[in-house]
Order: sequence, then C-alpha cells, then structure tokens
Amino acid sequence: MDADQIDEGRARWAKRYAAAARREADFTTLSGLETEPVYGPPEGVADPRMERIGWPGEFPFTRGLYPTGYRGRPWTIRQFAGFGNAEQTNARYKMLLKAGGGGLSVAFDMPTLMGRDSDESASLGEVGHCGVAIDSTADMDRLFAGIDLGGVTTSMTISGPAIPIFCMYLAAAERQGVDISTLDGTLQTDIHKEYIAQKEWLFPPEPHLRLIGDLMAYCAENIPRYKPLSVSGYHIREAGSTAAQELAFTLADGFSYVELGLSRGLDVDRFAPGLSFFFDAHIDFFEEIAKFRAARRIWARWLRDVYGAKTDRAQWLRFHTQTAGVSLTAQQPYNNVVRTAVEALAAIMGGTNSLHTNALDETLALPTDQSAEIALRTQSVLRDETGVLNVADPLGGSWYVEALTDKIEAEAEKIFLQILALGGTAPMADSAGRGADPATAALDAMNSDASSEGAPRHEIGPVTSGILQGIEDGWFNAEIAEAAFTYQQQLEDGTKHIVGVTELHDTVTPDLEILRISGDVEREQNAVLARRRAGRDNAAVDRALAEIQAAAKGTANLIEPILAAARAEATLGEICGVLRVEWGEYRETTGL
Ligand SMILES: C[C@H](C(=O)O)C(=O)SCCNC(=O)CCNC(=O)[C@H](O)C(C)(C)COP(=O)(O)OP(=O)(O)OC[C@H]1O[C@@H](n2cnc3c(N)ncnc32)[C@H](O)[C@@H]1OP(=O)(O)O
Repeated sequence: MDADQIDEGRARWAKRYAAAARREADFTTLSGLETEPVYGPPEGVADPRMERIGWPGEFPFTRGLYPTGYRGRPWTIRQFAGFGNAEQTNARYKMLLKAGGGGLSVAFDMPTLMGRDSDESASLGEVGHCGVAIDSTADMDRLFAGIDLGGVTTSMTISGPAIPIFCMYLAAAERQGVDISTLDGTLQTDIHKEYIAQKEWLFPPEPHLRLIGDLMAYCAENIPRYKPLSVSGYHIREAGSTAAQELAFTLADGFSYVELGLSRGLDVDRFAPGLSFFFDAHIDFFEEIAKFRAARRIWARWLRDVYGAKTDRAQWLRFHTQTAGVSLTAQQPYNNVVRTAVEALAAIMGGTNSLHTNALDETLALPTDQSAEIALRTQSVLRDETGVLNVADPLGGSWYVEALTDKIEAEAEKIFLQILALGGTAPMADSAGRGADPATAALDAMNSDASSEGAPRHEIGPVTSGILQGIEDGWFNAEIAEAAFTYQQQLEDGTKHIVGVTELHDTVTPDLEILRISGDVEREQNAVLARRRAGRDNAAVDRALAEIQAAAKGTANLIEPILAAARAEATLGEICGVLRVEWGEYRETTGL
C-alpha cells in the first residue's frame, strides 16, 4: 500500500476515533508517558503489509473491531462457573459479580449436557459434578434468584440440548418480569464441534442443524441482541489440534452456520451478528495472538466476499477466550497461575471481547472459592495495572506477529481447501497457476446450480457439505488425533517442554485442597424433582410434549412449542426424550 493510502487510512481512523465513545481514564504509562490510542507506519512511508493489517475498527478488522480498542470498553470478565445444585452455583455467581465479574457463564453438569434428568439411571453419580444440575425451569429460577436477567449478559455452555435449556432461561426471565425481547447473552449451541471434538451430541447432524436454524430464525426475529451460537474452537484445541486446525475447523463451522441461515432464507446482515466465537488461548504467546488476529481477518473477508454481508457488524468476528485447560498441570499446580496469566495476556493482545481465566486447581477439580478468586484477580491485575488498555492492537506491525498472522491464515486456507474437497467442491488453481483460493471456490459453489449432478449437498452449502462428510468419515477426529500424537512424541523426545512434568520435577509444594461435590447433591436434586413432578399440571405437560412431537414430525419452528413446555415445567429429559423418539440418537464412526 502506498504512503498516501496509508495516510488516508490513518485520517479515516482518527475521525472515527474522535467520534467514538471513550472512557474517561488515564492512558499514560506507569511513569506518566503519553500513549497514542493506536500506532501505525510513520507518515509518508509505504508498507505493502497494510492492505492486510489495516486500522482498528475497519475492514479487514485484523487490528480489532473498534477504533478505540479497549479505551472504549475493556473485555468482559466472564468466569465459567457451575457446580452442585442451583443454590450453590447462585452463591458463586453472586461472589463473582461482587468481586468484579462482568458477565455470567453457566457450566452445566454432565446429565444436563446430555439432555438427561438427574434421576435417570444414566445420570447416577454425575449430578452436580462438572457443573450445575438443571432439570426444569424451576432450577433456572433458583440459579438466577436475586440476579436481574435483564441487566446481565449470561452465556450458557451447552450444545446438544441447547434449545430446551434456552427456553427454560426465557421462561425464567419471564417469571422475573423481564421483557425477553431485550435479553442479551450467548448460547453455545455449536453442534459441529460436538461431533468433531467434544462428543456431547444428542441426535444425528441433520435434526440438530434444523433446531439450530429454528433458533437462529427465532432470535433474529424476536431477541435481536442475543447470540444464539458461540462457535467453539476451544474444545477442538483441547482435544489436541494445532492452532491452525483450531482456527480453520472453527471458522469452517462458522461458515456452515452462515450457510444454514442463508438456506433458511434469513438476511445475513441480520443473523450474522448473532454468531459469536470461542477460542482457546494456549501457551505459545505469539502464535495465539496471530491466531486471533487472523481469525478476524478471515471471517470478515469470507462474510463480505462469499456470503454477501454488507454491514460491519455482520463482518465482525467477536470472540470469547478461555485460557488453555490442557496446559495446566497437576504437578506443581501454583505454576498454573503463571501459565494462565501469560495465556490471558495473549488473548488480550489478540483483542478478545470476553475472557475466562482458569483456576490453578482446574486440572484436578472445579475451582474452590479461593482459586476462583485468584483466577478472576488475574484478569483484574492485567486490566488495571499493566497498561494493556492504552493502545489498540499494540503488536500490530511487529515483523514477527504480522508474519505469523499471515502464516497461520495461509495454513487455515489450506485446511479450508481440504474441507471443501471433502464436500465435493474441487477448487482450481487460477489461470496464472497461482494456488486455489478457498473463498473463491466456495463462492463459485454457492452460485452453482444447487440441483446439478455432481454437486452433492450444495443446497446446504459447500462448507457444510465438507463438514458433514468429514464428520461421517471421522476425518476431523483423525486429523486432531494425529496432531495430538505428534505433540506427545515431541514431549517425550524432549523437543517440547512442560515444567514440572517433562522437566524440573523437584518441588516443595504440598498437595492442594480441592473442591469435592457431596453425593447429597444428587439425592436432594432427585427429591426436589420428584416433588416438582407431583406438583405440576401433568396434563399441561403432556399436551406441550405432544405439540413438540407434532412440530418435530413436520417443519414448523420448534422454539415456541419447546418454550411452552418449559413454561409448564416439563423436564429436560422429557423434552429431549420426545425428540429422541422422533430423530433417533447419533452413533459416531470412529477410526484413527
Ligand atoms: C470449556 C467449557 C466447556 O466445554 O465446558 C466451555 O465451553 S466454556 C464456554 C464459555 N463461553 C462463553 O462464556 C461465551 C461468551 N461469549 C460472549 O459473551 C459473547 O458471545 C461475546 C464473545 C460476543 C462477548 O459478549 P460481551 O457482551 O461480553 O461483550 P461485547 O464485545 O459484545 O461488548 C458488549 C457491548 O459493548 C460494546 N463494545 C465493546 N467494546 C467496545 C468499544 N471499544 N467501543 C464501543 N463499544 C464497544 C459491544 O459492541 C457490545 O455492545 P452491542 O451489543 O451493542 O454491540
């Protein structure tokens, strides 16, 4: 880019910055030096990289979504939490909010994640262990008692039974007197990553995608601020992928949800702002920063050029980050505070919108009050003491970070080509012999005759076709397993290191006191559930379940009937049970 174009860009940014809302705060260094809100190439100097780097707040958003960076608003401190019963978790939420948490994030227990009631035999021994047990709307009432759902953004981490849980949340908000059309928050809902990595699905992919399409349509129409999807790379990375695989698989999943929205006739500028993302912040500081910056750039380009999004908001990639659970060690666990701080700093340098910092004991159990407080304060220290809020994208222009951002983007594009090929889209090199561009190939496929022979599944989108085929073939599993195996070998042959595990074993650190969940939680939850079933209007529940069944057999949007069932205190197991009968359960093909 020549010097004039760069200077025009700087002037454009300065205008937007001046017009944007900013916090009144001190943005000098610790010793009082003034800082600029953003730095760029010296005036009058050309830089060919600027096409890809740009300025904060404008396409391709490599440097962030806002001209003000964190001067406008710091990231949201959003600590993922849930354990035991709804009252115990409610107390933890109040503690987190009092201690400076900016938003809520619900961790559900395994029976809830699998769409089962606490008193089903499959739930035995699991109730309240890895999160909170939610059986029906009354549990949501208890979970958020004393917390105004109209005044807080809540993220709910659940994908298989996301829709019934969402409906219970809406019903609980209604009971608080909140106008549900004003709700803001995020539901994970990302079923692709369940098949690819986390393995908590209920049904085969097609009915799950139908449910997600129903949810996207419902939210775009009725709850415009709500984010019905948090497209998640976290679990892909934690399962052992590389950074580039995490980036590529996650963005491809995101493209697939865009294709789903388009296939339902929805307006991309209306529904795309509801797609948010969730990434891992692993321990390689610079690689992670590059990954986050590349993510924004790739997403903006595909949304504009392939899927036709016109507004900034529809081109924005907004993301939550969690520090890498898999990088924590049971050995010398206090070192985990250091790892988490470095990973959190990478997320911040990468411009995360929301952040969870892991607690030092999370590799052993759910956090205690004390370890949860240290995790939260790790973010407070970074935010309030280190000066990271002063400058947008402070590493932008670094030779290393920009080169790594380009490299990881190129790696992701190679993977997009593989995914497209799995779905039957065969991108061609251009006439000049340059490599195939996956975005162009996807666009061509989108525009091709959907019903033409040899274009399998293009009616659902070229990326979706590839993902579904990759899931069916076990391709994603195999790719992730291969990457995990390579890393494990590198640890064993001494190429890579983990302090306290592969080296430096001696320690004076005693064992940690960890949080243990009493078996009483399960017994009490089951007793409460039995009383609730006996006390509700069972005829109304039966009617609501029959409505769900009828809608599932046809094509009507399922949100309203599931919401009616949630209002009637139908349980999660009952709602999912009806759908299991209609749609069956998914069994994966495994293979390495
Ligand atoms: C591992 C574990 C497991 O598997 O068990 C998990 O999955 S845990 C998974 C846990 N997952 C999560 O917690 C997901 C969390 N995700 C989210 O909260 C969301 O989807 C998010 C990433 C978009 C973040 O939403 P948020 O509300 O916290 O933050 P936002 O970035 O949207 O900012 C809030 C508002 O401030 C505005 N805003 C922000 N920064 C600026 C700025 N500099 N200038 C002007 N306005 C600004 C935004 O546009 C928005 O307003 P407006 O709305 O008007 O634009």
